[in-house]
Amino acid sequence: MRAAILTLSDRCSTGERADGSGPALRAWLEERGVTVACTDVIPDEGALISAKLVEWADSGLYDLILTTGGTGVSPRDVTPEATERVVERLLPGFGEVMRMESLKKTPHAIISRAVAGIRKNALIINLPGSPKGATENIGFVWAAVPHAVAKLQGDPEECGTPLPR
Ligand SMILES: Nc1nc2c(c(=O)[nH]1)N[C@H]1C(S)=C(S)[C@@H](COP(=O)(O)OP(=O)(O)OC[C@H]3O[C@@H](n4cnc5c(N)ncnc54)[C@H](O)[C@@H]3O)O[C@H]1N2
Ligand SMILES: O=P(O)(O)OP(=O)(O)O
Repeated sequence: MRAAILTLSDRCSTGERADGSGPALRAWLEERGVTVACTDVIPDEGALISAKLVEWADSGLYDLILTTGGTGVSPRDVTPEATERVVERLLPGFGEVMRMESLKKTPHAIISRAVAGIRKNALIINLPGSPKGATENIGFVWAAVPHAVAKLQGDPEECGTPLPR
């Protein structure tokens, strides 16, 4: 699996704050054997975010695109809207599970509006901005990611487990 990581943060994009979340996600993925082929840090600007997601998804180079940051309710948090504009199909289960599991960690989890979806052959998943929030959330949905990536790339295998006789 080849992944790309997009950090959305005004402060990190200007260098005012070091990006902790992109590198934390890279380490998390690499520990699981995923190649992180590309990373970028851009400000919380909807048009820039959508354009980058389109560029990466349409390149065919990445199976998985993770975003971190901008999922909450601050005035400049626009990652979910920018993602919804460019995905062809939404995967609501990812956001549902991330919020449900994250609530066990912090009541603030309900604030994240993260979405996930598919564009071309890429699975795009929004994650919260903090390194802790980002890595916790990818952990909550990871069990489904390799199967989702295989299916969206046309894996013809039947995935129903036969019932025991
Ligand atoms: N499982 C968890 N889920 C959530 C957590 C959590 O800790 N565990 N945090 C919750 C909180 S709090 C919020 S608010 C929401 C939404 O988060 P956002 O996506 O809007 O995050 P931001 O406002 O962009 O960032 C929050 C905070 O994190 C620090 N930060 C942000 N970006 C970076 C970065 N690239 N490197 C280092 N630190 C970063 C900074 O202090 C920001 O103020 O999510 C909940 N879900
Ligand atoms: O990283 P920013 O500057 O976009 O702000 P924050 O993550 O604190 O919302």
